[in-house]
Amino acid sequence: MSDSRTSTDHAPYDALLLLSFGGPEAPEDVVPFLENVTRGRGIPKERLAEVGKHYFLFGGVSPINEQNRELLAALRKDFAEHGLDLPVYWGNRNWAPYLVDTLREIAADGHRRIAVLATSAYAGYSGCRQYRENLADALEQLAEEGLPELRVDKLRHFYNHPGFVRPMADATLAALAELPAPVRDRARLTFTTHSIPVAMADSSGAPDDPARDKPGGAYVAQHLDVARQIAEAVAAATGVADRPWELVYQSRSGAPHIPWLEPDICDHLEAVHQAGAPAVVMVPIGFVSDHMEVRYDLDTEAVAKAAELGLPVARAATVGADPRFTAAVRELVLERAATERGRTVERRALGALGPSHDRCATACCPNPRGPRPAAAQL
Ligand SMILES: CC1=C(CCC(=O)O)c2cc3nc(cc4[nH]c(cc5[nH]c(cc1n2)c(C)c5CCC(=O)O)c(CCC(=O)O)c4C)C(CCC(=O)O)=C3C
Ligand SMILES: [Fe+2]
Repeated sequence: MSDSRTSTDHAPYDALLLLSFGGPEAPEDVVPFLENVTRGRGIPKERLAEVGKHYFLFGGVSPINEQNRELLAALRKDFAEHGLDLPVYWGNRNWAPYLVDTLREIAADGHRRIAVLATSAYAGYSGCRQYRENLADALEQLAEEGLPELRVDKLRHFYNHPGFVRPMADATLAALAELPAPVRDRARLTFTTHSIPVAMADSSGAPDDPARDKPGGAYVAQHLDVARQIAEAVAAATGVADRPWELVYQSRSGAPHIPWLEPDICDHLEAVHQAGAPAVVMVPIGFVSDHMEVRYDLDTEAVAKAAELGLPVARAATVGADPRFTAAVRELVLERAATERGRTVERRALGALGPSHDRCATACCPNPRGPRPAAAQL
């Protein structure tokens, strides 16, 4: 068995692509960005105007691109420090640098086989297949331009990798320490992630995934698995064994008559306050960095709700460019490279669900609007 924590053999890969969502970087970017995100998705105009307002509150600048630049720099540094000579590129789904332009650059630089890290940790159409559809579209565009063919492999979901879970557990403890001492031991842990339509959640994951038969599918099962591990790590570190915790949702969009995952974080804060909770730590396990959902929906909206209730809250940091996370990305690249070379390699994963598959099945996380070409699948 080869060890992807010490190996530097990245064959057959020539490059790593960091694939992300993208965000506006100036007020005049906001509307075109939102048009890119919502093309053909039936999001009500009122919701778009509302989300536009969130961006304008922050000067029309989403924090996500700067965070990806930091992650990119941290990955390059980590790779260089560990003798991994693999170029790292960055491209987005919804804003510059656009995926198709980055792939064109990768091809021009002579690379042909690309490992892809999507900045989305969990299964689901929005976090997985949609990125693979974007890859297929971009590859088709390159083919139309007569450029050499690229092969892309998306790395497995990293939600349960120790390099993702452990920094979040530490961040939860740090947030707990920010609360006033008298309420700390009775503070609840509220894990939060992006709400998605219930139908999208129920069909998330591989067709043979046992979680797919349960309400919420792999999307909810994976979040619950991470939440449970963090709650256990916090219990072990604080000696408080019976601290209540739950998974809640935020950033709902879509038409009101379509069911999305609930409860919403603000409703939840109200409910636990009424039930006598003295304080809450909000842990945004669904998000890799402090992008707009975290800065607005949590740090602005949920914090305002808590203040209105008089409920002390603290928010745990996201993983961002934590060195344990960049090391995890290196490990996942080398793990996959070894697997592609036919080697047996350790696939580290914490929790009860085990490491995710390398290649998605055709029926994995279906597109709610019907089948479309997607790259990097069986
Ligand atoms: C699961 C999930 C993630 C986490 C996984 C991942 O990270 O990919 C995520 C991330 C993000 N979502 C983001 C922004 C938006 N998402 C929207 C809309 C939607 N998201 C959805 C799901 C998710 N989204 C869904 C089911 C919709 C409905 C429309 C559709 O079916 O696609 C809309 C439209 C307006 C609105 O409805 O809010 C915007 C502006 C940003 C950028 C933030 C920034 O600028 O810092 C990021 C990282
Ligand atoms: Fe989103």
